[in-house]
Amino acid sequence: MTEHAIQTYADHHSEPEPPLLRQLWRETHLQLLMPRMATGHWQGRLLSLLSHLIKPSSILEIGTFTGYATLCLAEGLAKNGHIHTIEVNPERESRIRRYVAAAGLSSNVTLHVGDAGDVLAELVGEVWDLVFIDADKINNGRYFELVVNQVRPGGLLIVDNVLWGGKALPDYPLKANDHDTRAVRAFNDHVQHDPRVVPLLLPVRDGLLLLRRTAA
Ligand SMILES: C[S@@+](CC[C@H](N)C(=O)[O-])C[C@H]1O[C@@H](n2cnc3c(N)ncnc32)[C@H](O)[C@@H]1O
Repeated sequence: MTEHAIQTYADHHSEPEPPLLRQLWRETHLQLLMPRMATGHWQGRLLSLLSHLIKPSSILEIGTFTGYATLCLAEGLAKNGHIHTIEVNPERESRIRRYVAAAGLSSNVTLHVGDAGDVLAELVGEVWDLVFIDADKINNGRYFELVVNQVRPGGLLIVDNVLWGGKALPDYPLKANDHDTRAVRAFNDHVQHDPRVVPLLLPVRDGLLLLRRTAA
């Protein structure tokens, strides 16, 4: 059985994709370059489930793209809960705001248009229940360091694309200038030994790393 067939079976035996997300997925594929960056049906349902379990009051997302994961994560928000999401590309702003409004979430979502490093410096007073790191992979370690001490004990950090198309595996032959893959590998290795988090790497889609925040 192929990986594709298994994923299709899993899609068909999971909660159906909500209509607004299906519309966003279709629009993303029709109108944007690299539509595969969007989270998509199955992983979106996983993010929704995790959010429902945590019932977060405060969520941080680094890397919004079209807002697909933003809407999925928002499904589990506590009453009056809030998401801060950061996107560096201003061309994405109007679409994100349109879909956040269509989901009835305008008062629950703050979209920051800017570089994540700059925006995170403005959010140092926040305490996060749930963090989703999904921007420029070369900065996974930097973003982790910037936010990990603001995640409450028992909170969850999720990092996407940690398998990086299989290139994260040590046997994969790397080109000399492949700095992204080196950064992904270094980050994945680092968190194995960081006492502030307990890691679980889910080998689904492009790899989703769950990091439970300890009290350390
Ligand atoms: C993989 S996509 C995010 C997908 C989205 N989280 C989802 O699951 O649907 C990565 C996004 O991060 C944005 N990005 C890249 N570098 C960034 C930076 N330094 N600061 C903020 N956003 C950045 C990109 O423009 C892109 O839209």
